[in-house]
Amino acid sequence: MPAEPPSIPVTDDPAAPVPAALAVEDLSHGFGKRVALDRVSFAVPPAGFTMLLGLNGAGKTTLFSLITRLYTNRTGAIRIFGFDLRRHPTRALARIGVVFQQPTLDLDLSVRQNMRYHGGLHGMRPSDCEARAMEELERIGLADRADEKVRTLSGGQRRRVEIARALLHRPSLLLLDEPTVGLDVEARRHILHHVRTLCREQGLAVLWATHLMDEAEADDTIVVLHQGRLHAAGTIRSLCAATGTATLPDAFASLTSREVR
Ligand SMILES: Nc1ncnc2c1ncn2[C@@H]1O[C@H](COP(=O)(O)OP(=O)(O)OP(=O)(O)O)[C@@H](O)[C@H]1O
Repeated sequence: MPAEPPSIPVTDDPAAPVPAALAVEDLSHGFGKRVALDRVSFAVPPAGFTMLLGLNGAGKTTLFSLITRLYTNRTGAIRIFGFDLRRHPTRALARIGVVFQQPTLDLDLSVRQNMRYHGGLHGMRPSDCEARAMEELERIGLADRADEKVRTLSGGQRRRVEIARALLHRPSLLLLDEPTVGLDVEARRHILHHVRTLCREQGLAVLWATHLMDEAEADDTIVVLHQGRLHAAGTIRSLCAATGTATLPDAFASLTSREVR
């Protein structure tokens, strides 16, 4: 029998003047008899970097599908900056930008066309969309590729376009599902650095799902999801203190009763 993980409080602060960017409360989801999420609760602070840490099959993508309304939650609640996703879906969804695990760009359209299409879905005027697209492409170092077909870009560049596109409508919460998987070290570093800079300089709230623990930093809120259950949430320091360990991989191993790899 694996040991019960130590009880660590979730990070939603009811006294906070600004609602959490994302509050997930008692959320469950299954596929037939398979339970993918089991009564999960946690909160993402209104600004800053939150890492959703979990191995394959933890339930990260299922959670993202519920937050983005690809699936409808039948139990529990999801609130985005205080807006209940079931009661106020339009207002809630307008505040989030999403980079899904699987690439969703049209390879045969140019970068600019992909951005324009996405802006249209958000109801943006073409002139606003154009200006915002160039602003975000500039920021992420791809303005000079705006008129090239996505097919001609590297994997890392395509990911950067997806991040620029997710920010077009100025969301306050950015969700990224395993955004660096399959990329080389340099591309990973570039994307992580860019998103962390956005957090710091634009006050963006980020939920970054990954199994790569070396992407975590000291001030991050780490949410540990394992086999559909929330095992802990807090900074690396608090997770280490609660488990009597010295590193995040050791804390994760202790919390999930797994060997460190
Ligand atoms: N459409 C589906 N039908 C049936 N089972 C599913 C479906 N999607 C996910 N699952 C199951 O739900 C559980 C959680 O999967 P999920 O994809 O959410 O995990 P994950 O943390 O995103 O993993 P990965 O990092 O491998 O993508 C797994 O057991 C998975 O097999």
